[in-house]
Formats: sequence, structure tokens, C-alpha cells
Amino acid sequence: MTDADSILVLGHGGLLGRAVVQACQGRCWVVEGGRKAYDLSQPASKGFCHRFALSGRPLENTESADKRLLSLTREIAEDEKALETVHQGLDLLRLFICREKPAVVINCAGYTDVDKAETEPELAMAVNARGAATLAEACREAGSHLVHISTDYVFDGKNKNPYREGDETFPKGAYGKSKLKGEKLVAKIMPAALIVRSAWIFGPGRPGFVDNVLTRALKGEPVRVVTDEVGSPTFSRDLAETLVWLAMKRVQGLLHVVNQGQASRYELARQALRLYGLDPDLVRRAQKKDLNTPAERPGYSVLDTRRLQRITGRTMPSWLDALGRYIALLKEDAA
Ligand SMILES: NC(=O)C1=CN([C@@H]2O[C@H](COP(=O)(O)OP(=O)(O)OC[C@H]3O[C@@H](n4cnc5c(N)ncnc54)[C@H](OP(=O)(O)O)[C@@H]3O)[C@@H](O)[C@H]2O)C=CC1
Ligand SMILES: Cc1cn([C@H]2C[C@H](O)[C@@H](COP(=O)(O)OP(=O)(O)O[C@H]3O[C@@H](C)C(=O)[C@@H](O)[C@H]3O)O2)c(=O)[nH]c1=O
Repeated sequence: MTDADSILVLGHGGLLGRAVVQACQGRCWVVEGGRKAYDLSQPASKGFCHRFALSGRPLENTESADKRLLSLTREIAEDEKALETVHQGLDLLRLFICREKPAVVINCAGYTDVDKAETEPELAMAVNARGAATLAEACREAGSHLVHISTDYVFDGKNKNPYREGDETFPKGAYGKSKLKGEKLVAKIMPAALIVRSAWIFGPGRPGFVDNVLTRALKGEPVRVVTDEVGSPTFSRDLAETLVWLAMKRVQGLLHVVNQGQASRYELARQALRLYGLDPDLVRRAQKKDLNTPAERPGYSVLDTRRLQRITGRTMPSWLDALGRYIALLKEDAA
């Protein structure tokens, strides 16, 4: 690994993070403790990086990032004042970034429980907004390029056509509000950062919408699914590959990255069952008002990807093609 392409992936235990690690093909670093090693919800102390940032050392392939974090802890343990704050976790992450100066940090860590965020909006805000801001500060100080992930839920869903990057945002729920605040803070602190909005991610790892629907259908149970939410289903692996490409090119600004096409949740569920070889009619039509979920989601949040196409010169595969590849993986694992 050369310094020019060293990538630190945060949130590597999550749905997207694990796909990004895979897409990096051994070129990245992860902090193995994950949330235990750095908690984005914790406040960070001011000026910490400045006090402790040492001259940059080259990244050493053989050492895992958490070992390096441990040795940093020991080093700063001699400073009592530092010790008081270092347990907050986030300071240590900042220090790690300031010292190791990864070429790129891809932030896949975030608070993602859309319904629960309605009852703990402060925590969602702490992680998705303040935590992201602290990370941006560290990247700015270290000279690392930052790729930060945001969401289609920053929109209210009133559009009739796919949302472009510059369209007005108006999140409906606490999760979307926290993500929008994160976008704004990151862009202000580090205008050269890349903020990628994606949507409706499915893939191996944490069970999401597609997996939950399949689990029910595999038991032969009918599943009620909403027809009045239309969006851009996206395979974590396709997204991750594009993220790594964009990171290597140091693309900046705000960018929508999703698989091509659009679908309702209902259509997505039916196609998942069909591709799995199950009866799509197990999926029954429902409406948002029938489900009455704690969080209100946008009714229409399809993302326009023309800017992405211009930058990469490529088109993302369609969501149906992507879903087919994911279901093939699931079937392979089940066999
Ligand atoms: N899933 C989706 O459909 C979409 C997601 N996004 C965004 O993409 C990013 C990744 O999402 P996804 O992979 O689905 O999320 P997951 O919930 O699968 O993973 C989130 C990751 O963040 C970590 N994390 C959570 N809280 C904290 C914290 N306080 N401090 C440090 N780390 C924390 C988790 O750690 P642990 O493993 O310990 O839980 C996990 O590794 C998020 O920013 C999300 O908002 C955007 C659009 C769509
Ligand atoms: C599981 C299920 C959900 N639904 C509905 C509920 C809800 O309105 C919608 C989506 O539900 P979920 O809770 O599975 O998905 P949700 O957590 O809302 O997914 C979102 O996650 C965050 C992180 C994002 O950033 C978004 O892009 C989006 O992917 O589908 C059904 O109608 N039937 C079902 O069986």
C-alpha cells in the first residue's frame, strides 16, 4: 500500500462498511473495535489533535489499526489531562487520523434506525451530525480526503421527478434531519469532502428490508408491503465499488450514487420473492397509513444520477440486475 491510496473505513461492521472493505481489496484500514474503539456520539475535546499530532508516520501494513490505537493510548496516558478525554473515544479516533494521515477516510458509520430515531433524536443527531463534523475536522487537520455517506431521506418526497443534488431538502423524520445536519456541517468544515447520498441499500451483513421480507415469505407467511414509497434500491457492493473509485479520484462535492431505475417497496419485495423462486403473490399491497410506523418516510425519493454518470463516464447497473446478483448470493449461502 502506498500512502496515496491508504483508506481508513469507519463503520466496517455495517451493511455498507463491510462492502467497502471488500471493494478496497486489502488496501484499507479498519479500527477493529469499531464502535467500542471510537464512539461518534461522544463529544470531542477542542484542540486535541493539535496537542498530540506528531509528524506523520507512514502507514504500516502489518499492524492493524486497533493495535496502533492501543499504542497511542499508552503514549498519551502520560498526560493526565489527555487521559480524562481520551476515554471519550472520539478523541482517540481524531488522534489516530491526525497521526496516521490516511489518504482517504470513508465514513460508513452512522445511526441508521429510522423509527427509533424518533424517540432518541439527540443520539441520532450526535452520531450523524456532531460525530460527522468532528471527523471532518480531523480529516481537514490531517489532510485526508473524506467520503461521507448520506441518504435520500433528506428529501420530503414531494417531487415527481428524480431528485438532483441541488434540489431543496426537507427531511420528514429525525433520522433524515440528523443526516442533513451532518451533510451541512461536513460541507462547511471541509468543502473538499465528497458527500454521497445513497438509498434503500440491500446486501450481505445486517438484515434489511429485502432480507426481512424474504424471511417472512420463506416461512410461507404473507407480507404486507407499502406501494406508496418509491425510491432507488441499491446493492451495497455496487455502491461500495463506486465509492472506492470516487475516493481514488478524490471527487469532491455532493453526489447521488444509486443503482439505475426506480421501484416501490411493494415492487422491490415482489421481485425479491420472484428471483428467490418464491410466490410473489405472498406480497400484499399496503399503504403507509396502514402501517403507521413511528417515522414518516418520503413517498418518492428516487435520486437522479446524471452528475455521477458525467464524472465516471459509466452507468450503474439497474436495481433489478443488482437484486438478482444479491439473491443469487443468498441462494448460494442457503444451499
Ligand atoms: N442502509 C441504507 O439503506 C442507507 C444507509 N445510508 C447511510 O450509509 C451509512 C451506512 O449505513 P449502513 O451500512 O446501512 O448502516 P449499519 O447500521 O449497517 O452500520 C452502521 C455502522 O455504524 C456504526 N455505528 C453506529 N453508531 C455508532 C457510533 N455511535 N459510533 C461509531 N460507530 C457507530 C455501527 O457500529 P456497530 O457495528 O457497532 O453497530 C456500524 O458499523 C450511514 O451513514 C447511513 O446513514 C444512506 C442511504 C441508505
Ligand atoms: C419490512 C417491511 C417494511 N415495510 C415498509 C415500512 C417502511 O415504510 C418501508 C421501509 O422500511 P424499513 O424499515 O425496512 O427501511 P428503512 O429503515 O426505512 O430504510 C431506510 O434506511 C435508511 C438507513 C436509509 O437511509 C434509507 O435510504 C432507507 O433505506 O417499508 C413494509 O411495508 N412491509 C414490510 O414487511
